[in-house]
Amino acid sequence: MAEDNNRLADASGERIPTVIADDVHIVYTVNGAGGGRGSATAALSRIVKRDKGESRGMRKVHAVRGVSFTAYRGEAIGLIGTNGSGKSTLLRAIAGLLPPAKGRVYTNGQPSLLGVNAALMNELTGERNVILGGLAMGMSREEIKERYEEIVDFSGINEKGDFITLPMRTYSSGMAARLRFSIAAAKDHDVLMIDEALATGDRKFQIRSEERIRELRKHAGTVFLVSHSIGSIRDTCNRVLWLERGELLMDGPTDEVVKAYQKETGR
Ligand SMILES: Nc1ncnc2c1ncn2[C@@H]1O[C@H](COP(=O)(O)OP(=O)(O)OP(=O)(O)O)[C@@H](O)[C@H]1O
Repeated sequence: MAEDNNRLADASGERIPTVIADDVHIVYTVNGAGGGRGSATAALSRIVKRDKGESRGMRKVHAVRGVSFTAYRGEAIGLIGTNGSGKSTLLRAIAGLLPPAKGRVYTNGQPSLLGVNAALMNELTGERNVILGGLAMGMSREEIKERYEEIVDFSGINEKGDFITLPMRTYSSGMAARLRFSIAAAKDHDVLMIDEALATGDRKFQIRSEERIRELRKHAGTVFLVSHSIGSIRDTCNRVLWLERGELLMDGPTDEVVKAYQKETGR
């Protein structure tokens, strides 16, 4: 199925890989997890474990299990799956934020992760954040100056008044998410990863964002989108990876995978 799908990747016919995931496993180590019961045997076994170098209450969560795929330039890839299936974890691994316990992630170009929690400075105004965000993405001051109006217009922050000159902490969560998306979308990315960002804006903003994702694809980047909104996935992605319990259940053209997912989950 992956082979069929790869044909869709690039209109020019040249398929350039941007991300290769090779048998990726991600394991979280959770400190302070509840141990066993309070019986003497459980306590003894905990002491024995500690002697082996494992501390009390430490547990491992195997969040991504042996995921392999190759992403190409010009693709927009949706990640779907039920809650806790490993979508955000996989995205963070592609971004290089989580080291695989086993396997490798190879990326061609700089991956940028745009999550609803992407860091902007709450005490600073929206205006300052546009500048700092642009600089953090490697844009020059000139480029930022040129794109400034466009970023603010895209975000729609100023539609109801002069909010861009107020501190970010005064924004609603939807407004803040829109500004984050607008800043990130101002640059053409090699690999752009979006985690649920579209779900926070209103419908009008979602449509604008989806349009921008299609444009980013045209500029030869690869976009990954994690979303529970099948509508957004359908409108933006040409390929979908379906994860369940950390495993890649299906990888293929959007229609095919979404159909199977809906059949399975009844959504
Ligand atoms: N920081 C963390 N520490 C420990 N376990 C974690 C951590 N983050 C996620 N997990 C676990 O990893 C598994 C996958 O979580 P992940 O957030 O990747 O799923 P998801 O598919 O993005 O879920 P959702 O759709 O609910 O956002 C879950 O079992 C979760 O409990």
